[in-house]
Amino acid sequence: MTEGEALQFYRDLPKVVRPITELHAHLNGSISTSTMKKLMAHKPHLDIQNGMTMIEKGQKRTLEECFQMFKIIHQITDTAEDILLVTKDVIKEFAADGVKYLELRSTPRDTSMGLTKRSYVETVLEGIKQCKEEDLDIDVRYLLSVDRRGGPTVAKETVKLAEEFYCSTNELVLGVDLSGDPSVGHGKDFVDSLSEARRSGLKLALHLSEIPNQEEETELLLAVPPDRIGHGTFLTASTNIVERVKQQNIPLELCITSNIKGQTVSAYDEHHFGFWYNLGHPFLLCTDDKGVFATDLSVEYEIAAKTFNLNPDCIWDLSIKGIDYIFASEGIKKNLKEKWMQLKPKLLRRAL
Ligand SMILES: CC(C)=CCNc1ncnc2c1ncn2[C@@H]1O[C@H](COP(=O)(O)O)[C@@H](O)[C@H]1O
Ligand SMILES: [Zn+2]
Repeated sequence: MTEGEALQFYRDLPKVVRPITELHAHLNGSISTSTMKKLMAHKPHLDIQNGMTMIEKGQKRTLEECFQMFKIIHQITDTAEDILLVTKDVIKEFAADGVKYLELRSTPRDTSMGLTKRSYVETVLEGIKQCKEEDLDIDVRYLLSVDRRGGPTVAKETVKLAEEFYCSTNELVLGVDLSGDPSVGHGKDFVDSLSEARRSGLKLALHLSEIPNQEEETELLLAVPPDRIGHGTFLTASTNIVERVKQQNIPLELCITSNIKGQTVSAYDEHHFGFWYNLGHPFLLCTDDKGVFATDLSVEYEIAAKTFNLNPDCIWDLSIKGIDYIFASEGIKKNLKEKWMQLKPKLLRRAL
């Protein structure tokens, strides 16, 4: 293959070997430019431009600047109509990218426009329900996010809501996510609430070691323990922690573009994807915030394929293994695997 042909091959790869599961997507970080335009049409007084809610190709920001963007986005999505629109659009966009199973996460919020944490959750669930009624070929679940900024009291409240909806929604609400600015607060404040969530049967997806020097916090949270780890960018700084993650066999959610644009990883080939891939440890590729970071899940697969020289079979394996790490039941996993296996000959033939 010439270099030009190889480039074309990788460029075509995600279109033929498509991702199937997206398990790390923050709702308000996943808003596309076109949805943002619809929202802004109703809020001209906010005077917010594109660059304030999205990081274009080739650009980077500090972590602090990124978290500032979420504050701006939250001003734009403060009514039930906004949250309904955003939920439906984000689901449709993931479906168009080939995703068949999506775990969306979002922080229940009280707003000055009348949303309460409870009605926020109900609105996200309504968006999921409406998409189902439209017969989109995608199964969507909801994880309630605990924002570190809210501290232990809000965390407790969020876990209570999650428990309630876990019981009443027939597995639409499946778990709890710990996220928010990693430099704010300490993980110890959330251990009680997260342990309580786990006792109730909720699954846990925790952002861990997203920034350096959080070994103490990471050890505490690994003891809860999480069912999946978000990012884990600096886990590799401690051999003890790596051993523990390996021993506990906890899958990692890796978000390459997010880490590059947020500058916690300096180059694609330095991404910790390489470390965990070589170990054969379970992980899957995710977008984190496809709106803010201007990416798609198929783009993330393409970046991984190019950077780490993965052939279509490797990409296929990565994609199908992701099904093992979903929070829904074994029956759902089995159905997804069957669906994916049926597509395999067709997709791989087109890739080669
Ligand atoms: C800044 C940066 C590089 C972000 C990538 N990594 C992240 N780390 C931790 N929390 C996050 C990240 N991306 C989004 N979030 C959380 O998701 C929220 C937005 O989605 P939502 O309102 O929960 O629907 C943010 O306010 C934040 O609490
Ligand atoms: Zn995240």
